[in-house]
Amino acid sequence: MRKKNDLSRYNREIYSALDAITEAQKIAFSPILFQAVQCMRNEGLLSYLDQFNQQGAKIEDIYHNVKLSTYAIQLLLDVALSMHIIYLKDNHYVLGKVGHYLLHDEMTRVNFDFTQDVCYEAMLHLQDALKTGKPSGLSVFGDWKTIYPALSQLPEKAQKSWFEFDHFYSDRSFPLAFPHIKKLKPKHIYDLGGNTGKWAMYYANHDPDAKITILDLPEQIKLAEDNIEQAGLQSRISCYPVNLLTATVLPNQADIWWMSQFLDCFSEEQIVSILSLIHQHMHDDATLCIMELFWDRQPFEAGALSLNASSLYFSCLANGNSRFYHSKVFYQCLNKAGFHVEQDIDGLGFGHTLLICKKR
Ligand SMILES: C[S@@+](CC[C@H](N)C(=O)[O-])C[C@H]1O[C@@H](n2cnc3c(N)ncnc32)[C@H](O)[C@@H]1O
Repeated sequence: MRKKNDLSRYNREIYSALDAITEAQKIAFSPILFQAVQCMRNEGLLSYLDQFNQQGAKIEDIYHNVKLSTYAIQLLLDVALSMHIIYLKDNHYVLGKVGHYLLHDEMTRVNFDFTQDVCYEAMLHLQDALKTGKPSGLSVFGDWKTIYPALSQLPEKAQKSWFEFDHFYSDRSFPLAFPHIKKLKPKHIYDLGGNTGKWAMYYANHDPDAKITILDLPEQIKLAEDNIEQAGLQSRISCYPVNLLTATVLPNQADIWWMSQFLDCFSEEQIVSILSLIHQHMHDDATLCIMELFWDRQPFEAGALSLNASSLYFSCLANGNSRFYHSKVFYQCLNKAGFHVEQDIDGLGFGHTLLICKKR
């Protein structure tokens, strides 16, 4: 685990020349290798090897049990050896640690499916997206300006992988953020960008004293309303359809304005504009609570890598101008909009930070 804010790994060369040329080949072939792993997973090759733990399996047994030709199996095994997903011990193929994570680690699975089902084809448009500041890759799904109004209409597989990706990270942090919010004794919470209503329902189920209003795009709010109705929480949770980029007026009943993984959907300029709109409407003694993923606050390198890679999804598919930010960018935006940070709490769930802010 890295020390808090230890970014020293990024301030120096970490590879020998020999390691560097291997790393460069992994990148040169990465889309091909990615699809090969997809085949190993889908065709049951990895799970077959998994049964034998450190013993591994003989090639004849693999031929017999995996429903691919001997040609395809041998080829995938050789690729898996080169990728160090598996290794050979006494002529037995053993699933290695990377193979184990590819098969069993939920974060890896969610990231993998998101890459395959949402991003893969679209990423051919990344260069255009970076040049134009538009989500050019979104054209593979339809004719939208941003992905947000399209979420409820994405093809089934893409929609499932998008929501699993989004929920995987925030769902695990809700229980850890909850006590910090409950301590503030809220009577009414606004959940900006409340999405399918997961936080609102979690909060309502754990604090009988609070009402919650979800503010989200009209296209998105229908999904939340259906979920709230199914959970029988209509008397506690209401919805307010709004485009927070164009709105000039907001309701002002809340004592907590909550945003989870929301501001990363916008450019720095847009973040300042949304925060300023909130500042203008919220009571002077209300509290702004931002739960966000910052790449510089990740305790593990896998976290920082996942966030910086996911940011390319924002460029290419989401809206062309947003990303997972460095925490200092949020501090600057909050300052510009007239807020100061009272509490800065790291390490919630899978790498979230909670910023509890007040009007200056
Ligand atoms: C990444 S999701 C946030 C999910 C949720 N808060 C969580 O923690 O899992 C972003 C949400 O912001 C909403 N959103 C995006 N642009 C918006 C806008 N201009 N106005 C209001 N909501 C917007 C999207 O519809 C989506 O529900």
